[in-house]
Amino acid sequence: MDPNQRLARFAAHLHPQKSVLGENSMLSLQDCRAKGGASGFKVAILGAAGGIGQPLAMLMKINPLVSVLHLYDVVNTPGVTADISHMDTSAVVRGFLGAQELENALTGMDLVIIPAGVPRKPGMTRDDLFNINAGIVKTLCEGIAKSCPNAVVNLISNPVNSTVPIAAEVFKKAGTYDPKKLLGVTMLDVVRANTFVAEVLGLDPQQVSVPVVGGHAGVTILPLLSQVKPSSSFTQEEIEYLTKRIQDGGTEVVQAKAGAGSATLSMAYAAVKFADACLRGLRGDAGVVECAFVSSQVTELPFFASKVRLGRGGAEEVYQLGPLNEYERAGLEKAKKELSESIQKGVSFISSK
Ligand SMILES: NC(=O)c1ccc[n+]([C@@H]2O[C@H](COP(=O)([O-])OP(=O)(O)OC[C@H]3O[C@@H](n4cnc5c(N)ncnc54)[C@H](O)[C@@H]3O)[C@@H](O)[C@H]2O)c1
Ligand SMILES: O=C(O)C[C@H](O)C(=O)O
Repeated sequence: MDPNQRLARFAAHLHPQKSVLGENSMLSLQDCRAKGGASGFKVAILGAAGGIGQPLAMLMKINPLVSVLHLYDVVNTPGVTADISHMDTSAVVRGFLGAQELENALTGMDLVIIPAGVPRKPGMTRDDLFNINAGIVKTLCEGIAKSCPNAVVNLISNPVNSTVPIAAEVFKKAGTYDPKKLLGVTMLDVVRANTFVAEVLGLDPQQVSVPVVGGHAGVTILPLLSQVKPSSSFTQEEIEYLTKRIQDGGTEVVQAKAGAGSATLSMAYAAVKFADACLRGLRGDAGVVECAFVSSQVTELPFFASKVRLGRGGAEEVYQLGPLNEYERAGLEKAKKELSESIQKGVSFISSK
């Protein structure tokens, strides 16, 4: 292939929206020789310049399953993109700034991860974020419905118990809703549960697996300590300590950060762990199972977090909770009551529009 053809081919790959040989093409020599993007998945992060977004972008750039990484935010994406794009891993990184670039950021994506929105300050509940974040999630999901309706969506923005129902309603209105492809990210609860349980048991957290079901706020976060792997028994005092610490994990970080936001680094780690599981599922790997807040028939509620099997179609199977002890059954009742209200609040936000 002659150098001009090679230039044109790489330019079309790297900047599909731009005229390849047009004036002031953004094509650079670096771009021309980029080898990334040959195979793998296309992933967009919405809110990529934020506290979660930046470390999440960095970790996704390292993920060998990612060939193209789109970083979208309403501020600062040029800097974050320039910075991350210097990492010598194969994913090609492109930045998109502001609402006018949302469509380009989303077109062709296989997976969209959304950490856009405001975080808590001390004294706030996650529900206190609803008024700002509901509108942000609505706008971004309208963009997804338009530009990549088949993408799997990992929704991180709080309050997850309401933002996932909001996203579902947006997709229903647009006629693009596939319940298997909308997943609220509750992985940080599992990551915390594994850590805190491992501390109590004196084990390596990597060897511990704790299912956490329900939702992602206070009492709706329900760790199933009777199902911990490796099989373990706990005193009642340990159960109460662990349940409370897992439920209050987010608040522990919010208080420690003292006004500077909520969990970002552990969240980026958890988000990447979950996104990687989604991508392995999309690739067709067998037996990929993680907890997520999804459309569900496990309880009478329309959404619930439990273990799901991730496959080519997203959350292909939603698992039942398994046997619960009396303490967990009581926790489940409390969780359902709060969850029901949060879900309804999300649904009403869209239906009232
Ligand atoms: N699901 C979870 O387990 C979990 C864990 C931690 C934080 N969170 C939530 O994640 C969200 C983000 O937290 P953070 O610490 O990264 O906040 P942050 O303020 O540091 O970053 C948020 C980013 O979103 C961007 N943003 C705002 N409006 C946008 C829009 N319309 N389109 C695109 N981007 C937009 C901001 O510019 C900012 O860069 C919060 O709602 C927080 O509560 C969820
Ligand atoms: O606690 C928060 O507000 C952020 C997040 O939901 C968390 O669990 O850390």
